[in-house]
Amino acid sequence: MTAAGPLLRVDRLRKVYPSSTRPVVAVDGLTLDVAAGEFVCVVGPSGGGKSTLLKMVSGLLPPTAGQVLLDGVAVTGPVPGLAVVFQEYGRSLYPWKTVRDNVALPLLPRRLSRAQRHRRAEAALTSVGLADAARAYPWQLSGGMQQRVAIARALVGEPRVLLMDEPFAAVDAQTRADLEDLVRALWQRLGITVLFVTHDIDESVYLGERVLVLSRAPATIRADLTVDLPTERDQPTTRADARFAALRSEVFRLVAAESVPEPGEPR
Ligand SMILES: Nc1ncnc2c1ncn2[C@@H]1O[C@H](COP(=O)(O)OP(=O)(O)OP(=O)(O)O)[C@@H](O)[C@H]1O
Repeated sequence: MTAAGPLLRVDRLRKVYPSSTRPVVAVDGLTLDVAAGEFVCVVGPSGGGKSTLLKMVSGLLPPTAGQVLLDGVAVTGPVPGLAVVFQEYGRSLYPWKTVRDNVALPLLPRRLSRAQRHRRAEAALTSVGLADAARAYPWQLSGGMQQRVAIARALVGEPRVLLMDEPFAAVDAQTRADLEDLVRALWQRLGITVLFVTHDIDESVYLGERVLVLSRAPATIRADLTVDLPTERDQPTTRADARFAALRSEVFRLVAAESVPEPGEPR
């Protein structure tokens, strides 16, 4: 991180989707800072602009106005410092490539030998608990394991920031709990910065050190809460903590307030 500013700065970001009828303003003047090493969750009402925000932060979607700065440098397209994990893990992995080759893909543009790429991919797979699956094909793995592969692929290039867009929305409850604990463990072990979008309020409080609540569309920051729970968390203990319950109620109230349309407004 530069001494002058945060690792990630989102500066008055705005996105307008053109439309033949009425343009959709999905994000409007959204500003936020994320310091190096933070774990920040973003929650908000459905259709509120969470995915749009994350796509712009990743450099995949050009904003209509405003900018994203990584370590003070404008992000104008995908960069190695920002890695993304999406919900659709099935579609994001190539079925004809082995797990190891899928994970090694982001390394292809780098000046590395095949053996070096394989070594790094295997190390990334080990970090997500999949050392034994390197030679398998994605379709041979369960949904949860495929999402671990997607996480390994995001980590293989040693990004500064890991961006996650509802990454566990499509897996069963137990797998989801395991993946949540994996991401917390990776965050602690690697000292990486995480920006995690979810529609699940409990998940945002369980995972985050900070929870940002978005307004209804067009998205702006409605609230910025510090999650003052112990760093060491585990599913049964943390979720039974009175402070966890208080925080989830607070986030729930904030999101619910944003989900109710104004009188006369279409639902
Ligand atoms: N490619 C697009 N073209 C036009 N409108 C879009 C496009 N993508 C998103 N939108 C609109 O922008 C608004 C915000 O959508 P977005 O997917 O970012 O919200 P979200 O909070 O991620 O939603 P959800 O919780 O349902 O995943 C919505 O009104 C949506 O219909």
